[in-house]
Amino acid sequence: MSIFQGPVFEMARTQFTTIADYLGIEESERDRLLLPKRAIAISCPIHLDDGRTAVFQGYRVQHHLTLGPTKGGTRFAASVDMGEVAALAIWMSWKCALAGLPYGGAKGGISVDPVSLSPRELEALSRRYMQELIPFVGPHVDVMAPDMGTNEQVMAWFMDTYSMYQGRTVNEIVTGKPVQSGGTEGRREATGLGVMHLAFSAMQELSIEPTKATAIIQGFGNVGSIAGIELARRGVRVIGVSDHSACFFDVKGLDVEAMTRHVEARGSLRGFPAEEFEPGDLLTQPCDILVPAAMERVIDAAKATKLRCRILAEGANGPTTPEADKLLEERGSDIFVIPDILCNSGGVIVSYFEWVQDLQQFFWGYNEVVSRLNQILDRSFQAMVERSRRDRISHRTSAMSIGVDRVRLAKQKRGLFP
Ligand SMILES: NC(=O)C1=CN([C@@H]2O[C@H](COP(=O)(O)OP(=O)(O)OC[C@H]3O[C@@H](n4cnc5c(N)ncnc54)[C@H](OP(=O)(O)O)[C@@H]3O)[C@@H](O)[C@H]2O)C=CC1
Ligand SMILES: O=C(O)CCC(=O)C(=O)O
Repeated sequence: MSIFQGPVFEMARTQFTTIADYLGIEESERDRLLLPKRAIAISCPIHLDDGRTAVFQGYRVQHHLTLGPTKGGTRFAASVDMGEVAALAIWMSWKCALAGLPYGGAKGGISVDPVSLSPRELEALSRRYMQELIPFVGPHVDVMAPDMGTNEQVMAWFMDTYSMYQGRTVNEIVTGKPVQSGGTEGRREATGLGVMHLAFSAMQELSIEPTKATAIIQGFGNVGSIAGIELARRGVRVIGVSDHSACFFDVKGLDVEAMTRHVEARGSLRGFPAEEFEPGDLLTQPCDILVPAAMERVIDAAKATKLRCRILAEGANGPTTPEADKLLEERGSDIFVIPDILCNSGGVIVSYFEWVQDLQQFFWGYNEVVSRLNQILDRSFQAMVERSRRDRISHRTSAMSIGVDRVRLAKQKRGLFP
């Protein structure tokens, strides 16, 4: 029985089969491209504040090592298991290859609700996770970054734990660190900035005037809140926002800056002074730009038929199921999909810049980071749109096939398929 199981892994497998069929990849090559190279499971014991010992399950999956080190975030969430992390690592591979980064994909995480831990417990767990993984990571082996439930502080603890073990500061072991600890300008904002930039590219394609456009955002963490702020700063009216605790919808527009301050002070949107809305109906309200920025599989077949957006900007990884994808394709070109591996790639692109800066100990300014980020996003966007038009395929098939093709060619050139 495979160790990679569950609905998220099956999603990654189904998507890969679609791409492999389109690219005409032989059956004998498929497992080699799809199945992760390494999958590590660890137990992380920590002392809780009440004196008990608790053990948390952790994972790290490194998908392929063909192009360089593996790269990808670390997720702290109750849902985390080997199958979820493996799917996310596979998507990281196609994402990095689409952006032209010299990485394979990786992802890791701990099965824990981080909100249930005290700050001391969270630090202890973060440090223990990195400590257990020291034999399997390294600046030229596997480089972690933030994902759901982790942030700059957790990355600083990872870096410090690894550095103490090495007896010197090793900034380049993780990205997404605070700027004060070897992080880069712009990484905290990068994913949301990229979502905004690509939504603007899509609006240009569809001749939508941004100052007349509306947006709905599901998830108000790192990706969702910054995408919302950056869209609003450029004149887009953000009319819907939700997190786990609350959901708001107002056609006149919501004050996302005030919402961000509320979340910084209170930890979530709960208690924000606005009228609450039914969360189950948020994604299907009419809008120009819909940004799922929370979790996987929120747009299923039932939701897909009811979406009333013009642009689906996938900030989250894997928000749309393959069944929903089919239905979106059947709807023709009425929804412009910016697939996750392109839409949220701003994060890993600026992580790559951070890694390069750390290796060289030569740091760039914010404007340089954003301008280089936009160049890569524009190049990937154009490549996706052109292939999609040329071969009459969906944007997801186009973007993923560019990524899969690059990994496959690199493997072939190295002689892995004699
Ligand atoms: N951080 C990054 O750089 C990148 C992140 N991503 C992807 O973006 C997504 C979000 O990540 P990130 O912003 O970092 O994570 P965060 O942990 O910062 O934020 C997650 C947000 O999603 C909300 N959320 C969780 N469950 C639900 C739900 N059922 N309905 C509505 N909101 C919900 C959380 O609410 P609450 O706080 O109330 O639980 C929180 O607001 C993930 O899919 C991640 O893999 C992709 C690329 C890079
Ligand atoms: O910044 C990175 O290295 C990875 C970010 C990430 O986990 C993702 O793109 O899903």
